[in-house]
Amino acid sequence: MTTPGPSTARRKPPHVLAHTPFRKLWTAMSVCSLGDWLNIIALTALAGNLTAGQGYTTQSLAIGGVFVAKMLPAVLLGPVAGAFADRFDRRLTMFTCDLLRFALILSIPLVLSLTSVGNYQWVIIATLLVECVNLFWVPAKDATVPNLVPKDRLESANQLNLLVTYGTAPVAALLFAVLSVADDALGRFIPYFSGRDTYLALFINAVAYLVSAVIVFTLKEIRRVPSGDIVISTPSVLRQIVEGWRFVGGNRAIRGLIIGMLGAFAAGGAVVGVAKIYVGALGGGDAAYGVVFGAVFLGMAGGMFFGPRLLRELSRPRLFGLSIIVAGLVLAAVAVVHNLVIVVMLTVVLGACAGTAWIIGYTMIGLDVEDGLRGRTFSFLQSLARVTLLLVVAVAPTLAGLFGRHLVRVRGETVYQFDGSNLVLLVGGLLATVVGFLALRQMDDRRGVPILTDLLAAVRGERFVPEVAEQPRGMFIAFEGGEGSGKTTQSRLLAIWLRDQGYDVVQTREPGSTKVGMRLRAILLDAVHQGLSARSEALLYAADRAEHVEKVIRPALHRGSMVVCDRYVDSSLAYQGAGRSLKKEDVAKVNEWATGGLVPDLTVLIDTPPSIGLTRLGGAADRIESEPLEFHERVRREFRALAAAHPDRYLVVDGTLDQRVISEIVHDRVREILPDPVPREAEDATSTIPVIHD
Ligand SMILES: Nc1ncnc2c1ncn2[C@@H]1O[C@H](COP(=O)(O)OP(=O)(O)OP(=O)(O)O)[C@@H](O)[C@H]1O
Ligand SMILES: Cc1cn([C@H]2C[C@H](O)[C@@H](COP(=O)(O)O)O2)c(=O)[nH]c1=O
Repeated sequence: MTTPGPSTARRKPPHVLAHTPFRKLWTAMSVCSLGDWLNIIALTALAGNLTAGQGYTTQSLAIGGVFVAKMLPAVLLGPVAGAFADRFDRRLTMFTCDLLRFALILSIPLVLSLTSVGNYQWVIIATLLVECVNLFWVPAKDATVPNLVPKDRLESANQLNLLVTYGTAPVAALLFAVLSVADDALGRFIPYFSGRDTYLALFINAVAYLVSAVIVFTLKEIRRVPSGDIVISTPSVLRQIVEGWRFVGGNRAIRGLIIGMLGAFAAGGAVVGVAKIYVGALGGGDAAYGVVFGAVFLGMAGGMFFGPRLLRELSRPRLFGLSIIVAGLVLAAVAVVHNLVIVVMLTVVLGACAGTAWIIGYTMIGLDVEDGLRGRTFSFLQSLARVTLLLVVAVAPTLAGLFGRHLVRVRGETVYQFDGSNLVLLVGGLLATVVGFLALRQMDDRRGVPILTDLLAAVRGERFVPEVAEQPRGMFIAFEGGEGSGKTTQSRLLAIWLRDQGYDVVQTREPGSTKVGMRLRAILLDAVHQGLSARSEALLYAADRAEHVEKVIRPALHRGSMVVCDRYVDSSLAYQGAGRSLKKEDVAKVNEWATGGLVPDLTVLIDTPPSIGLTRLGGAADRIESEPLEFHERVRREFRALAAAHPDRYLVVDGTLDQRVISEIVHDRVREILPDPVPREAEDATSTIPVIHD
């Protein structure tokens, strides 16, 4: 039989930015986003400058006021604006909003230079109005994106949107720092700018909105919502939180994730909230404020990108918890160090830890939470994050202001200064550390393995596996998944492919691949044994596995063979742990003992919804197949959670795809870990050689 070679003529779809209307909208979004960040930094700096002579407390409260004005409209009016975006002409909405934002921002420096009283009040009023306008612009833009890109490019479009939403923050911070210096220089030539720090930044902020207005005006492709569309009202932020907690709160692992992510978010928020007064106390001006602000976001971007790539061998929940703990400790260090350069460096580290925790948490939720609940979990998280941020940025400077400034004197000489911003950062740091420990305790998937041993092994690029007697030479690949997911089909196809490539392959399965195992399989799966206790069931599967590892798998690995196994330890964790509700740690311990700690080099999870997998099976249902759907749903969730915890050792494939597509995805991943793989191109050329497949 001949293996038809994989199609080499697969065309890559064009990049999402190749779609002109989307590229235009994305440019408008980038400019606006830059303007938004510039706006936050400039207005908080301006509030601080306007109240500079009125004491530490007043200055802190004034900065807190700007943050509150920026956050409050979103919390109170968000859902109303969302509904508006679905009813009205989106292009007109965005265009009008851009013009209004331009006029409002421009009004701030103009009003300030024309009048001398009520300046701060106008800053707050204009900020509130700009934020109200933003509430209409953002949903109109979000609703427009899916109309401008093909469906299969929507994910890339959303990633690009996310990139400019947060990626422009460090750019804006840097720009602000440069503009603050330019403002001073400009003042020497144009008297208007003299002593008017931050005005230049506000003018540029206003122009950014004007540029966006022009781009949006030319974007004729932005559609109105079709008149027959049903408008679904968005629930309020508080309602989303209350409802979200109902299903998220019951899941220990997700609870740990959410607590940790909010801790990381709050740590970053605390720095942003008090940065202006903190930097001021260290003798820094507006430029230094911009640098500290940018350092948080630069670190975050770095953490999101590099964090998950570092310490690849460390379990994801452990890396998540540790990142938050380190973020907390660094924040506490920022609180007590009085050196601007060191503070900036520590702030980058802080941002990196927060970014790492955030991206790992987000990925784990994406993989852990089942499809039907994922949207609600994300919106719950975002709502809670927004409220947390509002509270932190508003409360942090307020608390700092109330605590005031304290000097430690020895014999009349000031030796240390500890003021409100130091206190807030210290408390925030210690709280984040505690939150990190709590998250780690809730989520730890390697109980019993000392965290330091694990960490040191990961630093060396190894994975710490307890009780391994000798190092096997072959390669061990396990297939996991629910009933009818397609594991047997795929493990068979992989074994054939590996043999084609010249490897010695042992294809095996659990339970029932040894003499004793065959008897155990009969006991375990025969529907007659209905009353079997959950613990006996777990022990019988473990017994089958102990026999299998000792008699089949280890000897094959020592011969240098490729072992392809249909089900392994994860099946016990999912079926007996989650399905039968036994303690996962107990099932893990028994199996670690049974296998001597043998872990597959790669586990391929064929992820198929039970509602589909169960209908694929023919013949009478065995003892486990005949469990109710809810049992199989729990099993699926656990498989996905296990994979999410170690993305480097797992490949998760959608089991509803075509068999051939799945096997190509599996081949691509296996090729990465093979000691001496045949390159894909060479394989395409040789695949016409007749080979025997069974
Ligand atoms: N990707 C797929 N799409 C549609 N049908 C599939 C796919 N993969 C396998 N099947 C079919 O589904 C049935 C079950 O497949 P398979 O035996 O490989 O699943 P399994 O996960 O090993 O099931 P179980 O472990 O419950 O025995 C078979 O008839 C197979 O041909
Ligand atoms: C290894 C293992 C298996 N099971 C269950 C899962 C299935 O229902 C059967 C195995 O049969 P199949 O041919 O793979 O469908 O046993 C389990 O509950 N625990 C385990 O450890």
